[in-house]
Amino acid sequence: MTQNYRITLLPGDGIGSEIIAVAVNVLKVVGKKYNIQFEFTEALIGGAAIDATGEPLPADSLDICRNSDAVLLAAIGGYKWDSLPSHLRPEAGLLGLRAGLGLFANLRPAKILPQLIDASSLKREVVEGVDILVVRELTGGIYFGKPKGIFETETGEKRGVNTMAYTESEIERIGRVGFEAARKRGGKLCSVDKANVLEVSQLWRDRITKLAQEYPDVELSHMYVDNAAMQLLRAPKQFDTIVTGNLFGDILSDAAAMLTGSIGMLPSASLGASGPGVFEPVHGSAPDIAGQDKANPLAQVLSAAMMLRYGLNEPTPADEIEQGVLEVLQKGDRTGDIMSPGMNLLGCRAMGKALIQVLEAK
Ligand SMILES: NC(=O)c1ccc[n+]([C@@H]2O[C@H](COP(=O)([O-])OP(=O)(O)OC[C@H]3O[C@@H](n4cnc5c(N)ncnc54)[C@H](O)[C@@H]3O)[C@@H](O)[C@H]2O)c1
Ligand SMILES: CC(C)[C@H](C(=O)O)[C@@H](O)C(=O)O
Ligand SMILES: [Mg+2]
Repeated sequence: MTQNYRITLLPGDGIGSEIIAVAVNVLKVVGKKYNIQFEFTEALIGGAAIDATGEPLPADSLDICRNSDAVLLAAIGGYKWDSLPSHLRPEAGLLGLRAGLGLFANLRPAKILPQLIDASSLKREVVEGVDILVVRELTGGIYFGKPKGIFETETGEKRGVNTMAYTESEIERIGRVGFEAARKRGGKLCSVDKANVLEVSQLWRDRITKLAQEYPDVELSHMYVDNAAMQLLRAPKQFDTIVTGNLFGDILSDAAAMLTGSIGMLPSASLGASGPGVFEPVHGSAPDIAGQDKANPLAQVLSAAMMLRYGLNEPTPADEIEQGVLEVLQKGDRTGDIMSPGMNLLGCRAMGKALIQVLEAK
């Protein structure tokens, strides 16, 4: 019997259309093999949506996403829209999508692939075996807290304001995602906060500590975010699963990317309590290399694998895609961001073709 899935594609801006084209081809190839039919619908978000409609997330796009089984997003943003006020920028479209679909949990795995150890910024002995999952809260914290805005003070000076706020229930629901993930992985959860300074972090730490009573099999530790950034680079293997707030998770996941060689390799899954998830690379629209066929499409391809695994409950084709990525790297194929001496330098399209060849041969 053929399985049918409705997938919304959000190419967005910059390298978005280049990398999403590769992921779509990969999905079609594994779909054929496993009797899965994907019905793809493209919608606008980010700068592309601003140019076409004046809004970073047209209501139409959100509706199309809501009515699909999963959403595959590339990236949004670019220099062209940088001077717009924050609520009209491409990034506001992305935040609107996350909030609109209730995607409070963002899973960002950072795993070193043996083939890419030489592409890492750190020494072999430091990164070999690194396998970290950052569980980032995605619909709260300083990204969404109120008041927010640029206000005028009594003296006529401007004052920019954002508010970092979490309720106990928001902390508890992301905490549970962290504990459950740690339980299935290496059994260790590190909660990252800034409880030495911030009240919101004191509440965070308190709530996570209480929740730990329900997970006696998970070893919980706490770390301040500044130390966590340093420890990630000094001794990353001490980490298994990290749970943290929106802003800290954003920053730590980019840092974790460099352990694994390149941000062009890291996928993510954004999930809510129900409804479609959004699957997107950790990286952005890379305007500096857009339109040059230089982007690494593998973070997008691995996001499509996460979509199969977490969004559609299709772990077998997800495994096959991940295995295909390992094999193509094993053959020595590299885009510029993960290039090392003696390897074959490929553009985005050629990397896609090489991967398809590997998958078709399976
Ligand atoms: N999820 C998203 O849509 C998302 C995430 C991060 C940043 N952004 C947006 O993207 C724009 C650019 O932001 P930035 O430059 O800070 O971050 P970025 O991640 O787009 O780029 C940072 C650096 O990494 C490189 N890079 C990123 N992805 C790559 C890939 N797949 N292959 C090869 N190299 C890659 C870029 O060329 C650049 O040098 C901004 O507008 C930002 O807001 C969007
Ligand atoms: C573009 C921006 C809004 C976004 C974030 O900060 O969440 C990005 O950096 C990410 O990591 O997905
Ligand atoms: Mg980020």
